[in-house]
Amino acid sequence: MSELRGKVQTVLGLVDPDQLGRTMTHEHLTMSFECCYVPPAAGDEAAAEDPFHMQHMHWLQQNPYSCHANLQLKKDISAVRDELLAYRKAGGGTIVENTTTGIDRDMSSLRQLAKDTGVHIIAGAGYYVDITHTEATKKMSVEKLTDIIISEVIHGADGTDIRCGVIGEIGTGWPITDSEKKVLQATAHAQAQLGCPVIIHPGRNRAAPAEIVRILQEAGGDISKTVMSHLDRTIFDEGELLEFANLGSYLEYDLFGTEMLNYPFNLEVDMPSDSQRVKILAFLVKEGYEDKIVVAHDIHTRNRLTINGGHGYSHILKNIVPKMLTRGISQHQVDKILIENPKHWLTFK
Ligand SMILES: CC(=O)NCCS(=O)(=O)O
Repeated sequence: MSELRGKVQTVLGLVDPDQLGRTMTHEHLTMSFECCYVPPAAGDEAAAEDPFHMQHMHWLQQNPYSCHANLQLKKDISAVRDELLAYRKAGGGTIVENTTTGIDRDMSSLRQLAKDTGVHIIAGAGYYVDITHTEATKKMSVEKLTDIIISEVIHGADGTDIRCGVIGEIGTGWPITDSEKKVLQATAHAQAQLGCPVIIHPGRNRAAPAEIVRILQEAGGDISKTVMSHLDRTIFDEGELLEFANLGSYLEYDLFGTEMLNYPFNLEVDMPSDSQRVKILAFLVKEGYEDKIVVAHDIHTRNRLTINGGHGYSHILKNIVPKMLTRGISQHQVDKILIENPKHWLTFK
């Protein structure tokens, strides 16, 4: 698409890639995560009913998905606006907003937030995981899904004229369902036509990222312009990580700020701490992947906003970057991770 080539598409229109600055490649500003509610353990009902109090803060941090109110990030839009102003003050320039169909994407609010704060916001096209696909979506052909995704980028999404600048996060579980596979194939077809960036939410299994790359590649996708999200909770073995890295996608560590003992979506997973995440990044840099790393917080619940006692969208800039610099990652490499890599990924080919 010649009009898009060499540009980045934000909710306010096309911008030059050099304007983006420091970029979080995987956040949410307004969404609902009700699809992934996990009932609280017996005895925890009181905390779940009345979560935003000091005495329940630790419970909420450990059980963010067991409280209906906490899953409604869209209720805190005014706090998110304040957080974006703070993000700019902390040196942030751009946020990729990964909310897709199925988890309450709100294009008009994204445009308003961008206008109010000056932060570049890039919206996501496509579909979240199978449990959020409607019966109508499940019945669609790959061609129909491709047309819809392309239209969200070229004309605008959800009945607005506000255009998406990335496809994703495209949701997949494990095993990948038929409907998710069709969406992945449509994503690849749309990417082949548009030359656009793609971002994927893999299932919680170490085999998932490579299987997704295989499906995208077979359907003509461009893996060098694709981000694999959530590697923090997906691949743990260093050898397996290097094997995956070798396939050529961007490697995203995007759960910075999330530290929990029991990860309810897969109890076999030990969610890493932020220190462990920094250690993995240093390992990938040492192995030569500094041009492939991107980072974010993936804020998708209310407890992670500063107004509710959380770390907010500036945590990486304020706390993680200084730690990276003490763990063998140079300022030049930090700039690649925060500025150069997102810029190259987000620029239409
Ligand atoms: C919104 C979203 O998909 N978040 C991912 C949470 S997970 O626990 O890493 O799967």
